[in-house]
Amino acid sequence: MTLVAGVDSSTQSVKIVVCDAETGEVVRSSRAPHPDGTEVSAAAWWDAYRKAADQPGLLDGVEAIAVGGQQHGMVTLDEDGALVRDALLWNDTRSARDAQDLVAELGGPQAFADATGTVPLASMTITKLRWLARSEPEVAKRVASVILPHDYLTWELGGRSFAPVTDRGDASGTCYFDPATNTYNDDLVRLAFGRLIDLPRVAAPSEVVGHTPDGIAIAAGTGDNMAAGLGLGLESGSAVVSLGTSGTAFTRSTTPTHEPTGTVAGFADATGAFLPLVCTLNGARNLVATADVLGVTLDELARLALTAEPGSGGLVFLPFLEGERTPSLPDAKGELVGMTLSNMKPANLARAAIEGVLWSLAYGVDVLRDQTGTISAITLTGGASQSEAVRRIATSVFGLPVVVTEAFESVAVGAARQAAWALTGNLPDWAVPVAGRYEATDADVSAADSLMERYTEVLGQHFDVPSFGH
Ligand SMILES: Nc1ncnc2c1ncn2[C@@H]1O[C@H](COP(=O)(O)OP(=O)(O)O)[C@@H](O)[C@H]1O
Ligand SMILES: O=C(CO)[C@@H](O)[C@H](O)COP(=O)(O)O
Repeated sequence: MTLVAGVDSSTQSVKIVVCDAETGEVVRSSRAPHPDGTEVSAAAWWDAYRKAADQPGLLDGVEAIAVGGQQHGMVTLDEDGALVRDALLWNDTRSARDAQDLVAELGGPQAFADATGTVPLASMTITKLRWLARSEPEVAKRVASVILPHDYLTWELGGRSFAPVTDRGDASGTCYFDPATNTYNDDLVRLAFGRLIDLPRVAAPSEVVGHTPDGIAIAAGTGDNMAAGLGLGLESGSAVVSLGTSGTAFTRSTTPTHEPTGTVAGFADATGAFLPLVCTLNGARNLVATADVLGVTLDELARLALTAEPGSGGLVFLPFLEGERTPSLPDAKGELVGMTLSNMKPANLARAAIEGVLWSLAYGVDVLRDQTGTISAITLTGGASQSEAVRRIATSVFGLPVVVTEAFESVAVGAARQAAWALTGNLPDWAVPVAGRYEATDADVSAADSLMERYTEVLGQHFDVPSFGH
C-alpha cells in the first residue's frame, strides 16, 4: 500500500493523518495542541508538529506529505531566515484600522476586490504588514521576507533545504496576490510595508517542492479551508460549513469573485479554481463558553439545545465574544437579547448559542449563492460538527440539507490528497463516504427565514452594519 500523510496545522492544534494513497482511507493519526493566543511563535507550530509526528511508526512507509495551515498568519523572517517576531494570527484584530486605511488608500473596497478578489479586514496578512510597519518600525526594518503558517512548516519539513514556497490558495489570503492571474501585486506590498520584501514562490497545485531529510516528497500544501475543500471533494452547487475556532462557509467556483462588501473573500482553491469564502471569528469556542456558563459538558449542551424550539423562545445570541470579522465589528462584544422570565432557560440559551454562531454563516451562504449560483446542500466539518445538535439545528438555520462525512479531519485528509496528487501526478478520486444526512423539512425552511429576519433586526438595533443582513 502506498502511504501519504496530511497535516492540519490549525489554530488550536496540529493533526496528522496517514492515508492509503489509492483510496484515501485513514490508517493512522496523531495530534498535539498549539499554544493559546492570537500572537504565537511559528516555532511553536513546528514543535507541536514534531511532537505529533514523534508517535512510534506514525510516518513509517509514508512517501509524500503536505501541510494545510491556518490562513493569513504573518510569519516574518530576517535575512538569515530567523523568525523576527511572533506571528499575528488570522483572528488578531489589532490591524483593523490598518485595513480601513489600506482600503481608502487604494481607492475603496471595489478597487481592492478587483485587485485581489477580497476586501481586506484585520485578518488578512496585508493589514498585519501595515500594522508592523506603523507600530514597530524598528522590528519591521529587520524583516526580509514574510511567509504564511503552512509555508513555514513546509520549509521546516524540508530541513530548510529549499527557499520557502506557498501555493495560490494560501497566497490568495494575503491580499497582495491576485488569484485571477496567480501573481503577486508588488505595489500592494509597497503600499502596506513601504518597501518590497521577499515573498515565497507560488508552487503549482500538484508540485513536489522538495523532500524531507528522510526522503519523503513534500507537496506545496495550502490554506486549511482549501485543504478541507480537497478533503471533502467540494463541488460547485454545495457549500462547506466549518465550525472550528473560526466559522467558515465556502463553495467552489470556476470563476473568480470580487464581492465589494467584504462579506465574501475571493480566495483561490488548491486545484486551480476558486474558493469564495465567508469567515467569522466566533466558531466552536462560543459553544464551549456557553457550556461553561451552564456548567455542562459539550454533549449535555447538545442534549439541552435539542429540547428547545427553533428560535430559542425569542433569545438571540450575537456571538461576538472575540470581536467579529463577518459582520465587520472588530471591537464588538457578544450580546444576549430578548430575555424574559419564560424564555430564560438553559435549553434556550444552549440552542441560541448554536443558532447565533450559525446565523452569520447562513447569511454568508446567501451571499455566496448571489455570487456563484445555486447552493443546495451544506457539508458540515470542523470540531463542532461532532455535535448532534449543531448538525440538526443547522438544517433550521440554513434551511438546507446537512451532510457529515466519515473522514472527520477534512483538512488533514485534503492535505494528504494533495500529497498523493504530487506523488503520482494524478489527483486521486478518493471516495467521501457520508456518515449522516439531515434533511431540511418545510418547517426548517420557514424557521430559517424567521431566524434570519429576527437576527437581522436585532443586529441592526445593536450595531451599525448597514451592508450586512437582509
Ligand atoms: N461536540 C462538540 N461540540 C462543540 N464543540 C466541539 C465539540 N467537539 C469539539 N469541539 C470544539 O471544536 C474546536 C476544535 O475544532 P477544530 O476544527 O479542530 O479547530 P481548529 O481547526 O480551529 O484548531 C474546539 O474549540 C473544541 O472545543
Ligand atoms: O481566517 C480564516 C479563513 O479566512 C480561518 O478559517 C483560518 O484559516 C483558521 O481556521 P481554523 O483554525 O478555525 O480552522
